[in-house]
Parts: sequence; C-alpha cells; structure tokens
Amino acid sequence: MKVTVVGAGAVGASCAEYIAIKNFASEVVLLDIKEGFAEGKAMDLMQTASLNGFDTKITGVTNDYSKTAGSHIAVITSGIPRKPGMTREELIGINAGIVKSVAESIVKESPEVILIVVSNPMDTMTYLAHKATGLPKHRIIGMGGALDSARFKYRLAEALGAPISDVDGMVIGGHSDTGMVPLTRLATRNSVPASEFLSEDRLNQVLEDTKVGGATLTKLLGTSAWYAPGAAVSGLVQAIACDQKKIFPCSVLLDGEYGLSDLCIGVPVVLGSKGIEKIVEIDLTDAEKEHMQKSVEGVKATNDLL
Ligand SMILES: NC(=O)c1ccc[n+]([C@@H]2O[C@H](COP(=O)([O-])OP(=O)(O)OC[C@H]3O[C@@H](n4cnc5c(N)ncnc54)[C@H](O)[C@@H]3O)[C@@H](O)[C@H]2O)c1
Ligand SMILES: O=C(O)C[C@H](O)C(=O)O
Repeated sequence: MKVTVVGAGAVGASCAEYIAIKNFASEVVLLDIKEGFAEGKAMDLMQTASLNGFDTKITGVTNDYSKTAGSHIAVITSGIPRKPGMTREELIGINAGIVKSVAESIVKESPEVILIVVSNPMDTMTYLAHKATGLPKHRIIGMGGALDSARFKYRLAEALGAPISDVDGMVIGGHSDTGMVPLTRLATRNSVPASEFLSEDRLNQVLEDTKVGGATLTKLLGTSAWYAPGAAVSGLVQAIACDQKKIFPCSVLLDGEYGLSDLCIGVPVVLGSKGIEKIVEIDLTDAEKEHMQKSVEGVKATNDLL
C-alpha cells in the first residue's frame, strides 16, 4: 500500500507520522514544493522508526510527481494555513490554485488513486478536486468531520467529566466556524444520551466550543493545528487501506442524498478499500435540517468564489 502526502508542513508531516506509527502502509511519499523540505522531514521521521517500531518506508521528494506513481491513496495538505483572526474561507485565493494543480499532478501519475483533501477551505477544495480531476465521486474525500467529531468528543468528555473513550458523537455539515453541525441529540456516554447528564445550556456550550475548535487553536498557536488533523487523516487512510468499513463524517459530492446536490459537504460515510462505499442518510430533526441548510448556503457561497 503506497500513500502519497502532498505538503510536508505541519499537517502533512503529522499525518505521515501517524500513518507510519500505525504500521499498515508499506510506503509513504512526502512531497513538497520547498527544496529539500520533504526530504528532511522524511529523514527525520525515518530516524524515529527504530524508536517507534514501524517498518513503513517514508521518502521525501521536491515536487517530483513521478515518485508518487502508483499511489493507492494521496492526501493533499499543500497550501497556506490561516492566522489568528482569519476564517478558513479567506485562504481560497491562494489555496485554490495550489490544490487544482496538485490534484491534477497526482492523478496523472496515479489514475486509480483515492484522494483525501485537507487544504482549506476544505469543502470547496474537495469540490474543486472533483472539477479538476473528474475522478468518480467515491474516490474524492474531504477530511473535516473526523477532526470536528474528535473535538466534539473532547468537549463532551470535558463537560461530562467522563473519559473520552466513554463518549461518542458526530459532527456533520461544512468544515467552517459557522457551518459545523454537531449532532448533540445523538451524542452518548456509553450508549446513554448525553442529554441525560447535561443541561440544554451545557450541551449548547459544547456545540459552540466545537464549532470554533480550529479558531481556538489558531489563536493559541499563531497558526492552525496539526496533531489532531494528522491523526484524523491517518484514520481515514487506515480505514481505506485496511478495508475497515468504518463510518466517518466526510465531505463528499452529494447527488440527491440529504436532498442536496452539486456540492461537497460533511455527511456520514462508510470507508473501505473502494473509498466511499456508502453515504449514510440519517433522519435529521427540523432544527438540524435548518442548521444544515445554513451550512450548505455557506459552502455554496464559497464555491461561487472559485
Ligand atoms: N481539513 C482540515 O481539517 C484541516 C486541518 C488542519 C489544517 N488544514 C489545512 O491544511 C493546510 C496545510 O496546513 P499546515 O498547517 O500543514 O500548513 P504548513 O504551512 O505547515 O504546510 C503547508 C505546506 O504546503 C507546501 N506547499 C505549498 N504549495 C505547494 C505546492 N504547490 N505543492 C506542494 N507543496 C506545497 C508548503 O511548502 C508547506 O510546506 C492549510 O490549508 C490548512 O488550513 C485543514
Ligand atoms: O482551523 C483551521 O484553520 C485548520 C483546520 O481546519 C482545523 O480545524 O484545525
């Protein structure tokens, strides 16, 4: 199993590290446009192999897509991250050109590839990857919901005073400060609805903290986060590489599901060796549908900027 990660920056390197540590891929190729940067990150990561006990071979290349040929999965993290006070949508001007050319270059060398788009604004970049490559819709996946759901579980566990392994929850909708739809109604602590333990106000606070999860970290770090994003991407890559049939909320091209079409937005999907093997349609309440509709309008407005 060969995995390419384009962009050897904070998220790309974190993603390569988690993939290697989980030890399911034979090869990870890190590619960056900055001379020598991916080579350096790959060498540094390979020097952790004996310490962390993995056999995955990580190589780095400067903008040479021939070295990515035959990739089963490719992750696009290339592009600029936001600074404190910015929205993800403000990155579109620079990142659209980068994502388009990177997606085209990957597919040229690996026509059977499954693409995972991470660069922001992610839902719009996923849509752009479809337009640029024409790959079948089950082979282009935007990563946002897996990360947002991990942050939701973190906030739920904090509010419940429970271990994170005891809580479950999912965030659908757009990967933006206002567009996320954390499904508090379906959140549980070991199968018991979280609403049995938390007041409506406290659950709403969890929801609001989750939605601004990325902005909160950007303010603290001066740039956006990388550990949880890298781990979330590695989870999607593993689900595909190991044909796990796990459900993750991912940004996918909708064609009538949820009454929506011609946009990519976060909904639950089953991930396996073919990529998106099923879009799971869950019954939303009227309030959730309204929240989702606002999210759709936000994503479509950003798509219109392409
Ligand atoms: N979807 C998500 O959940 C999520 C999470 C975190 C970050 N992000 C996004 O991921 C992107 C990367 O974030 P980061 O923190 O790793 O940034 P970073 O600046 O640390 O790394 C980006 C890397 O991309 C490289 N790059 C730029 N143009 C390139 C090109 N044409 N080809 C190859 N490489 C190129 C840069 O040289 C740099 O090394 C940002 O757009 C950020 O907003 C998304
Ligand atoms: O917040 C960002 O800009 C990066 C990423 O989308 C995140 O949620 O961490």
